[in-house]
Amino acid sequence: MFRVFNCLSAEHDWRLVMLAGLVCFAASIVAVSIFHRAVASRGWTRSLWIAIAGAAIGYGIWATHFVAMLAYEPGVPTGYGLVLTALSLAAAMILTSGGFGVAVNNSGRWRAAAGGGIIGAGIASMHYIGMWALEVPGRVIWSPELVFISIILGMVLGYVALAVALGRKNRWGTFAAALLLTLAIVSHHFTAMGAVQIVPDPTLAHDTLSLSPSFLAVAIAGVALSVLGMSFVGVLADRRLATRTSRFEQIISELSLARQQVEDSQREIQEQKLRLDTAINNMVEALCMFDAEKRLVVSNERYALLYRLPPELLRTGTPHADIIRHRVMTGILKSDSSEGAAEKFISKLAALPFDAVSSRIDEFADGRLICVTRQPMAGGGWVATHLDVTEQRRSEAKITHMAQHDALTDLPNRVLLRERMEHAIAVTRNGGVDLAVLMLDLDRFKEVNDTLGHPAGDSLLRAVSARLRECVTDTALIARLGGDEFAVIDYVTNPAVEAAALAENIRKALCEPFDLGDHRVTVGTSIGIAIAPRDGNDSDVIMKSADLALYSAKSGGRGAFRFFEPELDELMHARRNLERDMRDALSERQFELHYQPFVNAATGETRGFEALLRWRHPQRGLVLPGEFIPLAEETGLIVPLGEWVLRTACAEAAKWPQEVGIAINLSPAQFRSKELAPVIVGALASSGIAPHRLELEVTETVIMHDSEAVFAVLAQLRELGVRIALDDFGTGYSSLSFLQRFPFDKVKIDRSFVDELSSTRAEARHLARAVVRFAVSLGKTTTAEGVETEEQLDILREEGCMETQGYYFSRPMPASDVARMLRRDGAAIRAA
Ligand SMILES: Nc1nc2c(ncn2[C@@H]2O[C@H](COP(=O)(O)O[C@H]3[C@@H](O)[C@H](n4cnc5c(=O)[nH]c(N)nc54)O[C@@H]3COP(=O)(O)O)[C@@H](O)[C@H]2O)c(=O)[nH]1
Repeated sequence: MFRVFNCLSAEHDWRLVMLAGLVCFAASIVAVSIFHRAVASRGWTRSLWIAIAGAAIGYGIWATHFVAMLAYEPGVPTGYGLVLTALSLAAAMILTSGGFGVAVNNSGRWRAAAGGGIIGAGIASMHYIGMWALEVPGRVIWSPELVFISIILGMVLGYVALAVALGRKNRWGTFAAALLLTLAIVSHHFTAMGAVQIVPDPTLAHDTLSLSPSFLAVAIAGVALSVLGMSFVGVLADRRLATRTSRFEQIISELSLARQQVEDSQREIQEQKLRLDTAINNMVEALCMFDAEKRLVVSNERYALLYRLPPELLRTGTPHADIIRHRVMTGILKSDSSEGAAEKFISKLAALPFDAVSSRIDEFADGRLICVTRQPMAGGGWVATHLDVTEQRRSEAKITHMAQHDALTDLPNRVLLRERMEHAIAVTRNGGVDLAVLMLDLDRFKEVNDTLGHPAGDSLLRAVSARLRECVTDTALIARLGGDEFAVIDYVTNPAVEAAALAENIRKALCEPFDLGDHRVTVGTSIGIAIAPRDGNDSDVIMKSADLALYSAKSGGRGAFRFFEPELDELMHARRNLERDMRDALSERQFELHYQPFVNAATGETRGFEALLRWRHPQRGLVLPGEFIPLAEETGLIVPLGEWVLRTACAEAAKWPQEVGIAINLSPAQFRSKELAPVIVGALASSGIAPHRLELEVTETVIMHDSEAVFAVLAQLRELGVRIALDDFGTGYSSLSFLQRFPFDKVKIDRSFVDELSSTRAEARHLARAVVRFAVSLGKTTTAEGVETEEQLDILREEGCMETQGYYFSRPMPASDVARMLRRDGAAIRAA
């Protein structure tokens, strides 16, 4: 560094050094400004600016070098070779252009370093080729270290200058970059000059073609400054032009942007319109929009199709009235298609409120139902949708019908009955008319269903519905409440007469046989009648009253009708209490069995005992079966109760002598239970009594319910050895046919005939005797029930009756009394 300093201070003229620096700075300012232009330009303009920037700085370096060389006073005369001097200028221009080009065209982070390196190389090339051109009478000695440092200085500072020029393109950036570039050139030059030592040698004189340094320096400086000045002016002009151009370009670009935006929004509007058209044309509803002047604004294809509108009526601005006229007069609507009708319709629509949503149903001539909904629009006018609701309405009507009617008979169901009844009861409140409510259920419907199957049951219910329809007037309503329950309601002015007549008509109609395909069945009906408002003035109360009357009719023997009476309510109450108590009675062991003996008519020997159920009620005392057995049968409690009777009676009989039998009554409900046979077998097995000691008493009623099934069970039990007795013989009309169909072991002549044997009426006496005689003639064991007198016993013996039973011998007694009696009579029994 000392060498460099020494060279500068001792071997250079400071004034010329300053001039060199000035030239260099001017060149740097011009070059950096042009470089910035190059950065802002594109294409060939950029290349041109790069070349000019390179030329400016190349020329600046070259001029600086030679002005600085003028300041150099090596102590010997100097000159420059023409060719090498020119070559140094070319090298400087080309390499610096290259450096600028690399920095501008590259986008990598190393572009400033690469560009700066090349510029440094350009500075060094110019300097050392220029020094090569130096002609002195002496030898030039170089210091390699300083040469190296000079090159590095040029490159590093060149890089920094370029980095600043790229990073800051404003005035201060230009200034700083130019200063750094100047520093790169100047520091390189003077360091490189420090590396030179000229040892005078007069033998090394040069020819006269060399350029004189003073001429060269002045010429260079002058030309350099003027060229650089012109370049600088050019740059400034260009910058201003560029500013204007860029503003113009900006305006153009804003305009084209605006144009683009307009085009985009037009395209968007087009697409929106297309989407809207697609949407409204694909709506399920027909749609139309009218303005405040009632002129068509928009409509969709479905609207045109629905009303078969020609294209001229679909134009925007078509009056609403014209479209309505077309709709009416083409006969699309189910109405008069005259002009007058059209005008009437137009006036009707005009009267619709325009400030609220309105909806109506238009009926088309082809039966379609169109729901038209009008929605007012802000600013007047309306949007209307027209929706085909035919299917929807049909489905709704169907659903409503199904909800209110019975599917099998298509008669109104309980829901509709209740609705109509409420209305009818409201009518009766005005006076002058009453409402008769008839509740009926079919007798023996269950038998038909069970024996012939459900399809037959369904046919029967349909046939019953048809007959009921024939029995009533137009004002009546028939409903099916479920199962075999029906109701009929009708207005009456004289309930006692009209309601009774209606009930009688129905009763008679339903007593007639029904033909169900291959089968002919006879059912019958029981009817309960209540009158509104007398027996209740709301539907629930009146139905309950009719129901109680029906219950009373059924308890009274079926096949009849009964009017509601207030006492029925109390009866029902008592019945409900009885039912509740009976459910507890079995678990609380309140039931007990009494036994009534049946004896050999000839010898008086006890052949066995009939088990008769008793209920020892905690409050009511001993209750007889006639009071609770029908209810137990109705509620199904007879099944567990009957099972208890079977087990208890068999267990009791097991304590008696082997010869003594046990007779047990069976109910129809027990036969409906599949458990009857297993229960009997179980009772026999657990008690250990022989099957032939057990006698099962069945009545006609038991068999009639389902004769085939009952006979099948009885046959099964008879095969086990159990004896089967036909109870209450003579009371039913079908006993004879049953006797033919099943080999009963015993026939029990009903008490009523025995009673008549001692009657004062000869006819009754004869009939009773005839029945007894007939029973005996069947060749089976005959037992006469209800023998109360010796006279009766004598007649029965006379007629050949084998067994007798009745108060004459003994009343039914508790098991403990049976044991005592058997002990007392044991000898007699054994002896017989
Ligand atoms: N399914 C079942 N039914 C049963 C059972 N226990 C009884 N019953 C049925 O109840 C009916 C009434 O029975 P009850 O009140 O016990 O009357 C019986 C006798 O007390 C009565 N009887 C007997 N002798 C006379 C008499 O000389 N005079 C007179 N007035 N009554 C008399 O008859 C009834 C027995 O009749 P029957 O059954 O026809 O032999 C009764 O009909 C039973 O069916 C049971 O456990 N299960």
